Amino acid sequence: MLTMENIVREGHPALREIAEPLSFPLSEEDLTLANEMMEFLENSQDPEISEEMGLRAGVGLAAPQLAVKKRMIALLIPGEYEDDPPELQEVMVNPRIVSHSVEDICLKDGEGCLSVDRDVPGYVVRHSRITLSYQDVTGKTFKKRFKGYPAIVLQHEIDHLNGVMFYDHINQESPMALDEDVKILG
Ligand SMILES: CC(C)(C)[C@H](NC(=O)Nc1cc(F)cc(F)c1)C(=O)N(CC(=O)NO)CC1CCCC1
Ligand SMILES: [Zn+2]
Repeated sequence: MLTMENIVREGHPALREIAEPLSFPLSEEDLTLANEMMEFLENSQDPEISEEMGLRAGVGLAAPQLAVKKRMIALLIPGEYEDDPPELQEVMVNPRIVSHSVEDICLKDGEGCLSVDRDVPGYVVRHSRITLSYQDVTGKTFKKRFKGYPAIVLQHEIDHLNGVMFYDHINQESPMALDEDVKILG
């Protein structure tokens, strides 16, 4: 069972390295990793468990945040209402953005990170729509399009596989500066 202690924080080298692709069939160890990453996100979004374990409510997690330099990410994006099914619940292996919109997007309140224990204000500009190629834990390949909040979470997690932190995208001179054609997501 993963806890916040398993999540490495900024300064740990794993967060600044390129993660390695996984080959199939996945090892028992990699399958266990996939299950534990998804279980962490589920626990972190459960009011009782997250309270008991002191977890930050997470929507995404990348293997390098567990000091595992492998190209695996887990996503758990809640539906709009309490009893809705999740908008996205997936463990993706070897995810790759194959194409993206010209249009950019950013979250109104900027971004945070499970590996960053401080507020870093500023707009994080990302592609508003992406086409993603990835494999599931069985090795089956998918190609899907994502837009809006799921696209933002996916880009944040894929950045972790390439040693990129959200604040690398913030304009240091003027963190709140935005080109007029960037869509702001409430
Ligand atoms: C850093 C943290 C604030 C914990 C952030 N959670 C989040 O944005 N809130 C949230 C939103 C929901 F819709 C439902 C819910 F349960 C929690 C998060 O998990 N991440 C993931 C991360 O750090 N991955 O490495 C940061 C987000 C910033 C933009 C995309 C992901
Ligand atoms: Zn993060």
